[in-house]
Amino acid sequence: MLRLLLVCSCKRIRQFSYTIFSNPKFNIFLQALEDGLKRADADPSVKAVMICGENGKFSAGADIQGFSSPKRQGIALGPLVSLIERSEKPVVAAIEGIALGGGLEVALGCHFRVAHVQARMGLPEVTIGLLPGAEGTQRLPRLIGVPAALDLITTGRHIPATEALKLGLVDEVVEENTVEAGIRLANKLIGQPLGPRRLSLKPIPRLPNMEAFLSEALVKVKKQARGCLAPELCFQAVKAATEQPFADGVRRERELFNILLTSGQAQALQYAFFAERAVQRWTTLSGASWKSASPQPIRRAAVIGLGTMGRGIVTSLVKANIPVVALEQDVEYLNTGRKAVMLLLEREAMKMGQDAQSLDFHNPARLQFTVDFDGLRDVDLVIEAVFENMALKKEIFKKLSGICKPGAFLCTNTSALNIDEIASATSHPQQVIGTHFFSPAHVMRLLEIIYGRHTSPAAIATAMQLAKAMKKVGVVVGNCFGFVGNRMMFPYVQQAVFLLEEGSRPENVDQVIEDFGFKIGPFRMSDLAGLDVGWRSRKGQGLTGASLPPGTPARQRHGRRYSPLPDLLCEQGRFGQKTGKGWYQYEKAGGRTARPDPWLHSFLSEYRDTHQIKTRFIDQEEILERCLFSLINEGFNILAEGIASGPEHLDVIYINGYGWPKHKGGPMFHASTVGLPRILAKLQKYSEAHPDVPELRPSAFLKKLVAAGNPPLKEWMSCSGSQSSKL
Ligand SMILES: CCC/C=C/C(=O)SCCNC(=O)CCNC(=O)[C@H](O)C(C)(C)COP(=O)([O-])OP(=O)([O-])OC[C@H]1O[C@@H](n2cnc3c(N)ncnc32)[C@H](O)[C@@H]1OP(=O)([O-])[O-]
Repeated sequence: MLRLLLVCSCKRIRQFSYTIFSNPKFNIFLQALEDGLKRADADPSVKAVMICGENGKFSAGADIQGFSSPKRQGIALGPLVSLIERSEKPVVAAIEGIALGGGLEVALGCHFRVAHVQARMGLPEVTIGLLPGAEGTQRLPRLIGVPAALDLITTGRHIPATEALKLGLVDEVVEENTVEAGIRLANKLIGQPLGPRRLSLKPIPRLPNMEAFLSEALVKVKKQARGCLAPELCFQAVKAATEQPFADGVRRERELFNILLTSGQAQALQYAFFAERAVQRWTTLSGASWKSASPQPIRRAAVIGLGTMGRGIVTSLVKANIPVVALEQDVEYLNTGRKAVMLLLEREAMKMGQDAQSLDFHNPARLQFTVDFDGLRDVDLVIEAVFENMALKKEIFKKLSGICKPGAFLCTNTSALNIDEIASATSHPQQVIGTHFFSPAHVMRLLEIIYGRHTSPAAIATAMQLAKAMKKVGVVVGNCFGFVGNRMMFPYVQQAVFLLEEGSRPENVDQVIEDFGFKIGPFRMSDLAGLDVGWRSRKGQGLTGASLPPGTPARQRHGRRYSPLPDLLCEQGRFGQKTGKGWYQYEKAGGRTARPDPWLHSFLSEYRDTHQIKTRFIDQEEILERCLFSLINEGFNILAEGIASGPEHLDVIYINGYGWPKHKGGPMFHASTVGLPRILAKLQKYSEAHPDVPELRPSAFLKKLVAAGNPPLKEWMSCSGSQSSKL
């Protein structure tokens, strides 16, 4: 909510309320702001104007929902910002809380900016697929210089007031009442010349070698954008500011803004913005929901197991200011784990700079290491993060059930195991919940939260609150093998391997997937994670290894197609990066640079010959469709079963945990843009060609949606007979 205060001889004389935040009044409030400014200019008793927010918040910018509305029309913000700047009377912005996007652009039109010390500012339009289209790309570089402006505009990061002051984005930072400080400042400015304060008239601060700087910056922006248009177009708009007069730069900004607005990527990113918020409103199949469940406070937590996952989880808890007890099975493991955790925390502290003091991780009251389960008696929550081994997990949960207080929540970090079976080892199954962290756990934002048959709503609400405290995005899902993320991943990886059997190479498949926008293709990913992980799981399932019944056909299991290729690589000791060889070769064991491996190419040829597989050229379209559509198909099965309560859950999981390009909105959003009839037709075609691959058989729910006329994504769940979407 923006307010305009008209300052007359040291007094606040009139007050109007405006907003550029609340939907659907964007244009109405802008009109009021424009009228107010014109009146202020015309009224000789008004000596200065101050723009501030209401309820301690300046503005979060334009209503994002409005950008995808076909009826978007009315007053443009840019000319209004110019009107503010042209005012003959000093206009001061008093920034409290947040000034983001269009909100900050309004402040840039003002002649002076004063901010509260706790305020945060930024131009986050790039994160929703746009650029600061209210002349912000032209004013900001004139104010703070090209490098700093490019950084803020192409990353969209929010900065604290203290940093804004250093950059020259604000003129003053105050700890007291910002509005009062703004009025004081406005009074001081009455009668002073305003020309030097009009940013549109200022020249761009020159750099010794602007051209070289810009070409280097462009390379960096492109590399980070990985196919997302907005950062590059943000760059182009700022570049225009360095080359053209203000008015021409504004015209260029508008052109680029319109390209982004209609690019499709902006819709995907804006969908992702709301999807992330929608998943906070969780529901379960039995009808429990965020509305009625209360999270319990976590005053102290414990982590069991200090392997890679446990170390990251301890680090996340410490960063969330939750005192932690970390437990290992013996002193040797404990010492190794302690060293690794301390190293992680020290690195985090370095990144945090001055704020690192708050971590206080050398204090035993904040972080304690033990091998004694008795140390877990008074914790409010335990996260078990030992190996993926059901017997071991059950043994630990049985122990916890006897030691922990009855109200303690017992979480298991698993990527696939049955939560109900783990819960059956305790006398409090309602306290047991799955928390699937992603590696590295202190970096990855996703937390899959899995409820079992007996999990209480309070346990779900507490896990969601914990995710928020750790600055993660929690997504509540039901209990099934692989939950949501890995269950959808399975057919995708399976198709990738089948494509190798039929004629592709790992580097061809990875390239197609990476060109689509994934951070990393399936084979590079598998080399990174370690091929032995899946091998162990397949051996456990009796799909390979000693327990495989004699006479089992090499390329078939339970009547379905199976590829033994990954097993054969593991038998050769090729576990991926850790052994220096996997689907690729690396410079050494532990090396990171994947190079295509001629050994693997001839191994694949021999394999095809042995199994008399006719090799063919597989084009990019087929690679992409078979990998992605099989993953999407599983998503429809998951929705039909009610394992997730809406497509946005699947999308948030894929964007935050599996490297799905955010500018493509997630797999289910992508399906909606491709069109469900096309996805169905393609799956039918591939399924006919591969009848022994059930994962390619179109989901009944997908067929139902196509028969219902391909409804928009937000209406899908009303066709499922299951729960409804939150969007
Ligand atoms: C010509 C160009 C002119 C200008 C362009 C722009 O300004 S582009 C815009 C540039 N601005 C941005 O990109 C800022 C985007 N916003 C943010 O970064 C954060 O929301 C926050 C930092 C403002 C508050 O974080 P927080 O963790 O305290 O709270 P929270 O995140 O949970 O949000 C609470 C509720 O508010 C909702 N909502 C929030 N903002 C908007 C919005 N602009 N619109 C609509 N809705 C918005 C949000 O959906 C949620 O609704 P729900 O689920 O309760 O129904």
